[in-house]
Amino acid sequence: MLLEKADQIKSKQPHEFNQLLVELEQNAHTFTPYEANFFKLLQAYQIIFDGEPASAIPYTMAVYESARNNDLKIRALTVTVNLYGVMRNFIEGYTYAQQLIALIPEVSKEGQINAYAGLAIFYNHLGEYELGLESANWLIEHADNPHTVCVALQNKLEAEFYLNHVIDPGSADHAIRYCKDADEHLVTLVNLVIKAKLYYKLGKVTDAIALLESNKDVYEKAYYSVVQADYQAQLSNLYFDAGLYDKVKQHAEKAIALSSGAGMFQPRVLAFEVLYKYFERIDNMAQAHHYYKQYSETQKALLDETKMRQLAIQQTRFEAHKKVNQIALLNKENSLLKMQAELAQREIDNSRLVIATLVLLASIVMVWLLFNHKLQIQLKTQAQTDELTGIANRHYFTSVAEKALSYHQKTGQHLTVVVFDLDLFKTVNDKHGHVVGDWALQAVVDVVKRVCRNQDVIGRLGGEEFAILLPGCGARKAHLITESCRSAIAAIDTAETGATFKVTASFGVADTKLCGYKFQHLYACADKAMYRSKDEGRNRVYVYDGYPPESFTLDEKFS
Ligand SMILES: Nc1nc2c(ncn2[C@@H]2O[C@H](COP(=O)(O)OP(=O)(O)OP(=O)(O)O)[C@@H](O)[C@H]2O)c(=O)[nH]1
Repeated sequence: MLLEKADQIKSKQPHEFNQLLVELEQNAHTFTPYEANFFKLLQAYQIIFDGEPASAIPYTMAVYESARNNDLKIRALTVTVNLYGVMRNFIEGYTYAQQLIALIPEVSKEGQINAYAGLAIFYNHLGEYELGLESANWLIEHADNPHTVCVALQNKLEAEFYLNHVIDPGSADHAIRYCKDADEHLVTLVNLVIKAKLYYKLGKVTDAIALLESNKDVYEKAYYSVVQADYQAQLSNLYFDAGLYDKVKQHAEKAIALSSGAGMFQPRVLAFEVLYKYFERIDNMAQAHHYYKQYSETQKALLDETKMRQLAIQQTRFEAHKKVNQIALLNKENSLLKMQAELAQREIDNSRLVIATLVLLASIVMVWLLFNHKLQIQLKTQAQTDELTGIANRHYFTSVAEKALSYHQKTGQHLTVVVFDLDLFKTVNDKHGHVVGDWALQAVVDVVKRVCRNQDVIGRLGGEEFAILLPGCGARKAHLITESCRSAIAAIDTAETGATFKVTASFGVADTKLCGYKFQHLYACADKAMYRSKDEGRNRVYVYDGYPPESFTLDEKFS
């Protein structure tokens, strides 16, 4: 196929290549999209060989953007990167180099080899010789097609030359021979120029001149102005150093003519420098001044370009550094997130602990409150009840009685108070002891409780004296209840104490109808009636029936 053939011979047989392109152009209307892109890429090469790298870029970019075939795409991108390198537009070149690197995993081995060849060339143009050397070594290991191996060897030599890894001009021989054998004239010329520079470094100017002059055929076939300009500039400089001034001017002028394209400052600077020194030497000061001016302007442009290159290198390193930093930052963020998650978990744990503690505290408080409540009730009960018999003590009985009296007064109901006192109780104590006496007190309360109604309140007023509050109860009904109490007490069987004795009590009953709703008065009436019972022979009930109490002597007791 013509396209492939043109591709193969493009750098080795420039004339045939140009002819093939003319032929291809005539058939362009029959091309498939792939073939059209392939053809466009070959046109780009043709433009490059004509020394117009900038004009080739729209072609390579069009192929890169429209080609569906990744191998073709990466070739177009590789050429684009190298074009920017040649034009010293390193920042653009760097941007596309990144895209190129990203595309490498998606292309065939052939495509990868193309990409690494492009990168080796670009890195060397950029001045990143370590990276250039790395790419070249990768290529030497993986590539087997002579063109690529030749490119790899040349870039390895160039990188090593600028890295000062080689000083011996013989180091270039392998690359020169290999590329010559592969008919790669252009690349061979680059290697030859490097070898000449190595001779020059060693002061072997004659050897350098001999080398370049003896390879004029290679120069002629190279057909690439960038390299040819370098060849001519080197030669003019060598002739000047060798004192062969008649040769200087022609080579320098050739170099200047060949390096008129964008960005080819290096051979121009050298050529102008040689020319101004040459005219100075032959005392043509006007020409010397003219070329010195050119030299300094080109030198300044070269410096600017170097600055740009440095900037691109810095950017390259900065981007790489940024990536590393971004990864580090991500890692940091990750560990920060991890820490935050751990902290959040700890906070949850702490919250749980706090909640658990609070629940525990609340439980303790609840238990304490309950306990306290029970205690309060217990204390209250203790304060209200008589320890021996469990009934209301005098104080509590009085307060309950007062409240009941107030209520009954409001509702117009009657209420009766019964007071009773055990008869001759001292004798029981004296005869049977206090324990038996206590038993008797409890037994009395038990039987009275059994007789009384639920709503009645029994209280121990002190010693062996008791009282009963009978709400809603008039004197008559109260009398009946009291009588039942009396007979129940009198019926107490004391056998279980081991002693036999009689327990009786004397009762006094008084109701509100006759004595009013003031407790002191009511109590005094009942007390009078009780004393009457005592006076009349004990073990009996007297209802207060109107005899006025002489005095409420117990007032103070209940106030
Ligand atoms: N066992 C016992 N005896 C008590 C208690 N409180 C008072 N007494 C006794 O009750 C007795 C009351 O005696 P007195 O006031 O002389 O009256 P009495 O012997 O019952 O005679 P009259 O009231 O006149 O029938 C005293 O011996 C007190 O010690 C008590 O809680 N337990």
